[in-house]
Amino acid sequence: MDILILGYGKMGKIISEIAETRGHRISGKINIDNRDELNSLDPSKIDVAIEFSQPEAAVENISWAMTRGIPVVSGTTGWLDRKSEIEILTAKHNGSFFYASNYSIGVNIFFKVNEFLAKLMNEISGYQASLEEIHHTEKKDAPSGTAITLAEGIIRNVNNLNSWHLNGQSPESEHSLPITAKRIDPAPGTHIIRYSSEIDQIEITHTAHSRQGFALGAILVAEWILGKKGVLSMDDFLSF
Ligand SMILES: NC(=O)C1=CN([C@@H]2O[C@H](COP(=O)(O)OP(=O)(O)OC[C@H]3O[C@@H](n4cnc5c(N)ncnc54)[C@H](OP(=O)(O)O)[C@@H]3O)[C@@H](O)[C@H]2O)C=CC1
Ligand SMILES: O=C(O)C1=N[C@H](C(=O)O)C[C@H](O)C1
Repeated sequence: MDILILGYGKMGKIISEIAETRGHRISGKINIDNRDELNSLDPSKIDVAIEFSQPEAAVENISWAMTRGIPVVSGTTGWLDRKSEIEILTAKHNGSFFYASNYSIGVNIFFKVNEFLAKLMNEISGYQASLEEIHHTEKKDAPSGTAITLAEGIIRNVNNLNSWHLNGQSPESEHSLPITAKRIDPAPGTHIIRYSSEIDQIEITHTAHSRQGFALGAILVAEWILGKKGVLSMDDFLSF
């Protein structure tokens, strides 16, 4: 497979390395300072673009590939207020767009455990839910995309919660889930969900030991997406 890397930073580099060990070729490694190289590429020779860049760059990067008929696997967080633009573009070009806030298989299991626990906690009173995420200090967005997905999973299942807020900001209502975002090097990504009562505390944690899981997950999706159309997610890719 010929893979175009849009965003050759921490993730782009690991993705390129793992992709090559799996026998794929890298058509281009695009960063902000070498975007001109895109003009010299032949889109018909690119099977898939993997996009891990920055919140401000994601829409431009994804659109570049989509308008050239290249399927896109995107992992950039912090831009989803504009996701509908990409959904419209995908339909217009009969393209393929895959998005996940977290490509690690372990985190996707954690998403399911989170929803299961939230359903149980919805049946009892006395517990206050909260979420904490810890990432390296270079991370641009807060809370993490993963924390937002987790918060949405809790809000969908716990009746007395209807929104989330970042600790330190004013909540929309008293029914808002607080999220604490800590920036501590070299944390690749830790997410903790807590339900605290006066009697005890229930806590579940996912800790990424490295970025390998995110990168491998994105490549597995890129291998899977060939020939598929539409706006796709981990629910389409995973069988659990
Ligand atoms: N979904 C998931 O599983 C995961 C998602 N992420 C997300 O992926 C994104 C990237 O993370 P990470 O690799 O750690 O970040 P880095 O900052 O290490 O890398 C981002 C790269 O994108 C480049 N870039 C910036 N603007 C553009 C542009 N216009 N066109 C092309 N490239 C551009 C940057 O270039 P320069 O350095 O020159 O500015 C940089 O090299 C983040 O949003 C992060 O939250 C991260 C891990 C897992
Ligand atoms: O920026 C990161 O590093 C990560 N970003 C993603 C997020 O915002 O959820 C996924 C992972 O936690 C690492």
